[in-house]
Amino acid sequence: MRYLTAGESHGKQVSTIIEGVPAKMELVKDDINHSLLRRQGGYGRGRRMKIEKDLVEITSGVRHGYTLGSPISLVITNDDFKHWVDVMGEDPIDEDANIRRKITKPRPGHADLNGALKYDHRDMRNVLERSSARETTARVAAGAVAKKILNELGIKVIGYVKRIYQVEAEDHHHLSVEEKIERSNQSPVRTLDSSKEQEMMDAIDQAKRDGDSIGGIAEVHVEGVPAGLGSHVHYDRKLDSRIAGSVVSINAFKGVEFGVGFDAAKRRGSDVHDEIVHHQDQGFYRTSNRLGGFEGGMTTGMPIIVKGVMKPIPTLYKPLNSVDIDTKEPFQASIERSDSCAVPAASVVMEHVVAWEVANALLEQFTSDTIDQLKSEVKRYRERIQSF
Ligand SMILES: Cc1cc2nc3c(=O)[nH]c(=O)nc-3n(C[C@H](O)[C@H](O)[C@H](O)COP(=O)(O)O)c2cc1C
Ligand SMILES: C=C(O[C@@H]1CC(C(=O)O)=C[C@@H](OP(=O)(O)O)[C@H]1O)C(=O)O
Repeated sequence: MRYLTAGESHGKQVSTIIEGVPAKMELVKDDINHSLLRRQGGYGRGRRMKIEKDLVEITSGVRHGYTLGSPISLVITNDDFKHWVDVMGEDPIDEDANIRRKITKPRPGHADLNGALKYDHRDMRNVLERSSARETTARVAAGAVAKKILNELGIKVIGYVKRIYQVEAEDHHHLSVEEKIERSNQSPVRTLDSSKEQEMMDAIDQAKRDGDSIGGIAEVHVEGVPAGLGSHVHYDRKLDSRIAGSVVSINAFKGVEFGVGFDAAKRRGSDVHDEIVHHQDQGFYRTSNRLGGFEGGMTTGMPIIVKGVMKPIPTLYKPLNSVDIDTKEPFQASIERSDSCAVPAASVVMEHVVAWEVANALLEQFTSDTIDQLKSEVKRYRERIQSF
């Protein structure tokens, strides 16, 4: 399976084309809209999210509620485009008309300056429109299709907030994915730890009052994955590395951990590795999951537990020092709007990019022209693993 995304933040629409989805799988708009709605919500977001109503149009690859096996195109309209028609239109305009609205003041922490240098853009709108996390709507839409495939195979995925700024949620690894889904959906900050919810919201409010921004940590839990997904035989087939890459590809994500993660540096081997046991009914399994479900780039059969760290949002009401690319003069920018914290929304994005990688690994490993073929192959594989 593969997908591309296209679209600018204030352009007409954001879209994706997904290729390689098995045929004959049920797929309706609501499967995707549910995910888009979850991404759009979350405490701490700015005014833009009040303008958008993220709803998908399926424009190819699905007929009468079933996938055809052909490329699936998904389109999400940017409702904000109507306010930006002059700025974002496709027709050529003369340089003089554009001069007043050119963006020449790069924000530290965003893609503005590096993109301008690389592509020789003297109007940094040409960079920021695409570097905006608006693009994550398309990735969530693609991930929702991946989640549908996983669901057919009894594999469940949920993303939630582990930390916002200084407020860390307790570990809730004892909860099943279903319980995690319910808790995170009920929480405005998408945390599982309701005792920390208010503190998290207070931290966001305080950052906003100070004209500042804060980041945090999102965590994703995948349950029901058979052992042996991914491969140790080649670096680019290691599933943990693919997941790590896709998490860091989310805007503002700077690091990834599996299981105890960086804490492993402070522990002895006996306190990190998960001992192997065998039961006649279950086959091989582990009594702990400190490695977060991976050994040798392959799943162990234990839940995948992966964390991603998101830096604070770069656009600040309290501006940082920067330099105008035309005048070369220092300035302190003032801004119109921005999110103060987008970790709750980003936890939904992370859930969907992880789901994509897991579904993709399954489709690589098993014949999957039709969903039934995939289901029966995975079933046979699970039986072999269990009786190994
Ligand atoms: C859901 C989400 C919402 C975001 N909202 C904003 C925002 O309102 N303002 C902003 O400057 N950055 C925002 N960002 C972060 C920027 O998109 C990101 O920092 C930028 O693309 C530069 O990429 P990098 O931080 O990965 O280096 C958001 C990120 C995510 C995931
Ligand atoms: C539009 C979304 O997020 C945007 C991501 C973003 C950025 O710079 O990344 C900047 C903001 O956009 P604007 O400048 O229009 O207010 C966010 O609202 C979205 O998540 O759908």
